Amino acid sequence: MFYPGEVVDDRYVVQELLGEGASGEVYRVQDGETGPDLALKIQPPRFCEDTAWYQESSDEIHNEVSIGEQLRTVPGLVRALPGGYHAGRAYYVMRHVSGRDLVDFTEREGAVSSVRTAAIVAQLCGTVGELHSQGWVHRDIKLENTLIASDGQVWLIDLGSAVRPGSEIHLAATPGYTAPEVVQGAAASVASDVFSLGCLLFKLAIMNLPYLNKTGKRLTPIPPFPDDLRPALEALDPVLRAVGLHMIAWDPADRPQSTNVVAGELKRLLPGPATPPRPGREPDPVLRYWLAEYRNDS
Ligand SMILES: Nc1ncnc2c1ncn2[C@@H]1O[C@H](COP(=O)(O)OP(=O)(O)OP(=O)(O)O)[C@@H](O)[C@H]1O
Repeated sequence: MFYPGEVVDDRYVVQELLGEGASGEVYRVQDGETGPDLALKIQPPRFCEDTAWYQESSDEIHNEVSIGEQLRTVPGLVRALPGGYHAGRAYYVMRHVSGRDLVDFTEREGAVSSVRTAAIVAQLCGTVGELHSQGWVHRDIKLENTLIASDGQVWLIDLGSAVRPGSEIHLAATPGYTAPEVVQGAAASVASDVFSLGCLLFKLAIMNLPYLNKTGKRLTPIPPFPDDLRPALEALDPVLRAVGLHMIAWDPADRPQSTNVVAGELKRLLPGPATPPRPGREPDPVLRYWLAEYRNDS
């Protein structure tokens, strides 16, 4: 672990640890003495790992840079930029999102209102939809991989699991967010990303995943949400509830065919250009950001 003030690869001055995950440590760094803040992701230090595992983890870092290079034009996507090695550990740098991830967001604020949830998921739909139209699936959409900047923009991170739809790679996947067909061995697809996004929607709005991590290896469908979560589900705005349930349909053929369809439904819940501002009430940053974008779109 690096301490503030340490310099990575003779260039990046460490400011703070932002997070740690399975594939590495993420720091806020400054590029040189006066450069901008960036986030730097570096593979874990080597202890007794075998050489093959360590090489794989380094390859993952390089793979993310290569995918990031191909996805330069996707709005709302934090992509890896070329880095290098520090003491034998591979690293890359990326835009630093000044804000918080959705885990932190929900831990501090609790369940998110239906309108705010719709604004967050609608922004994600734009990013994920563009990723899909450029021929990729993300495969690891979850609260931990979503950041909200202080200006209300929502950013998707971590392209480490991204693949071309239909690729025969069946690993990765976070329990509870992974579509049942993928757990059972099918290739990831647009529909499996839509499923994960639906799980994220419910995790935001009722603080629980619909199938509570129980999709693994089940061949027959199970109903979402145990009885004790029904009241929370019923309390949601009906539009949000209906879209969410559509997204997490067990059979991929029953889900919305694209994130555009999802965004179109969610817009019904969101303020539009004609919505009068509520006197004396400053909209929260996510809604404000949404409104600014929506106005630009129309
Ligand atoms: N660009 C960034 N700006 C600000 N914070 C970031 C950024 N990238 C990552 N973080 C923070 O670091 C945490 C870990 O990042 P990331 O998900 O990339 O690690 P990981 O090792 O791939 O995790 P896992 O593989 O376990 O999902 C994130 O949840 C987030 O809080």
